[in-house]
Amino acid sequence: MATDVHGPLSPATTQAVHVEGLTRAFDGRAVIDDVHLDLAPGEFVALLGRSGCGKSTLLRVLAGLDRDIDGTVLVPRRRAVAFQAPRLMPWKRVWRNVLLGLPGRPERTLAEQALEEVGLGHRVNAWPKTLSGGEAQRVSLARALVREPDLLLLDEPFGALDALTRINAQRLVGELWQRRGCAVLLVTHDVEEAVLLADRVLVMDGGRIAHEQRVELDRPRELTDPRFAAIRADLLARLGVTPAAEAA
Ligand SMILES: Nc1ncnc2c1ncn2[C@@H]1O[C@H](COP(=O)(O)OP(=O)(O)OP(=O)(O)O)[C@@H](O)[C@H]1O
Repeated sequence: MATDVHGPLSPATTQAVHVEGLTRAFDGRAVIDDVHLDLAPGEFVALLGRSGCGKSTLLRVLAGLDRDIDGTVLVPRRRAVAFQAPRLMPWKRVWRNVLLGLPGRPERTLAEQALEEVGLGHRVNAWPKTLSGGEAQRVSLARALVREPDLLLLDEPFGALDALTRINAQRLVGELWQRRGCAVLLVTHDVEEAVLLADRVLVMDGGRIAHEQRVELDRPRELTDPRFAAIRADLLARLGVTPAAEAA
């Protein structure tokens, strides 16, 4: 499935993402430092780490937005990104925003279907300024889905949402992922979100993947499950968050 976006051609791979010896430096400082990473098709991986550890840089490289790298990066041609800010064009109606950047002259029905899928079938003709924060973020998701990605890259997509809207958006992403079966890489600061959604949680530190945790709990996952709490506590400890600091 994976095709080469940069670096030398490699043999065909069955992975959705294959990264080997990836290094990205800014001003002589390696922000991503010899990272190796594979995602299986349909796998949901969450990427945690302190601010500045290189998460967004890694995501941008996988998206093909940053190609100034050393190493090999293989990703599917069909990939889509959603960022923390929905990045909608205010002068285009919602459905046109969903189709933005697609090649050719895509049918409006494509946008309608994607908007339906994220629960916004009734806002197809709306202007972006009339959307709530949660709705705008769902439009951004629809814009990703309309590309029928094999790999969905999400950079803190719920970071700016209030708690309740965030829970709904998390649930939606979980459902979309199960329905679509695409691989997902989710960058997040939220340990609970990572454990709730992912098959595997990676902790980045200093540009490297410092820890990997498989989450083998049935879905939907319960925050009250002691196994959930144990994984969460372990990840928080690895991030250097003590219970007292968390409560503060
Ligand atoms: N274009 C750039 N030029 C110079 N330095 C950069 C550039 N982009 C990122 N960096 C630096 O690379 C490091 C990693 O940044 P990155 O945005 O990947 O971190 P992050 O883990 O996503 O952080 P956060 O959680 O705060 O979003 C930071 O020190 C940042 O200042």
